[in-house]
Amino acid sequence: MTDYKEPILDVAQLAHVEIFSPKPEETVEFFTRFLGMEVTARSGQSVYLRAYEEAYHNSLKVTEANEAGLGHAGWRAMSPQALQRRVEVLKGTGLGRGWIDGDIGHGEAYQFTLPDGQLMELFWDVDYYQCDNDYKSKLLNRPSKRPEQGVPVRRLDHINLMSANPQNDAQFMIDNLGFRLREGIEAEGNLIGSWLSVSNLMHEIAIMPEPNQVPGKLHHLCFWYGVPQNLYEVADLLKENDIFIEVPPNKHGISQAFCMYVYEPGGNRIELFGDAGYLILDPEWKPVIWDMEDVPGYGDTWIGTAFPDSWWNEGTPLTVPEISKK
Ligand SMILES: O=C/C=C/C=C(\O)C(=O)O
Ligand SMILES: [Fe+2]
Repeated sequence: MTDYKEPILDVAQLAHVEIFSPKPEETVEFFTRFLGMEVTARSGQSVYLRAYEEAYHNSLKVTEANEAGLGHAGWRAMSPQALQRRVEVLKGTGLGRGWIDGDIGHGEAYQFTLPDGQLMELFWDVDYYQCDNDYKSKLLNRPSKRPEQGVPVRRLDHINLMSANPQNDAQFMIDNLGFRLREGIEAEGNLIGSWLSVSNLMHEIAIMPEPNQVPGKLHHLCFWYGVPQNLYEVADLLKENDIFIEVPPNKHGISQAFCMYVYEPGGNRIELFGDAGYLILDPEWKPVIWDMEDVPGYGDTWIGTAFPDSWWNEGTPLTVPEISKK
């Protein structure tokens, strides 16, 4: 079968995400005090953080800004050669922004935007986290000890974007970066929701419709526990500390992940995964497509409370229609 269209395996993982916050210190405190993340650097208006099982210097960058939203998403290529191959393709899309020297935690990166405007970058060179011996974990397969505060998340899992043209953005990720569609939501023949991955995870990125066709928004950023019980513990801690819980611990239909959604003090929606649902092992995985009318009560929440309108309608930066809904 020489005409079999082989997958593009040049993108390895979602390595970091930058979020904007109008209350950066409160946002940082949310991630350190409640989610047990560690500040690994501060520079200018930005703070860099990692979760305790992450190998790289940081996975989250919090940057002060007038309003909440996505700064950028950083993807690590599979190899230096893979990086070069993808950059040549990205240059041809007309959405390439060019090379930057890098940032704290990683080397040179090629920046580009999705058709909807969200800023992304692709890189190879990373700095691995280093800590002194008394902070090294006795569990040799993780870089640092389990933190003693909050309910510590173990790693970054995925981002979910809101787009004025979700089908267009999904196609961009598929055609140029080799993402595979794992599940989707269709309405009137349009792919309005997509869950896409380059790994065995069911998604590293999801793209959903922005109800007012406002481009460039973030829906949520997700961190992973791998232990469903941890969601009940962190929900208890967050409730105690007046953090708004939009969706309490709940099992998704799409992804089958055990999840919950909260808003960090800067206004961005944060999802927490008790488990990441099912893995994709079939190299010929056929996308599971839901019709939008079948989603409420099945695709969004399989077991748990109904998703509020805010979940379907609001992302960051907030735009006028959402503020009127508050
Ligand atoms: O119908 C919506 C399902 C959403 C699933 C996720 O955002 C996820 O798996 O993180
Ligand atoms: Fe999600």
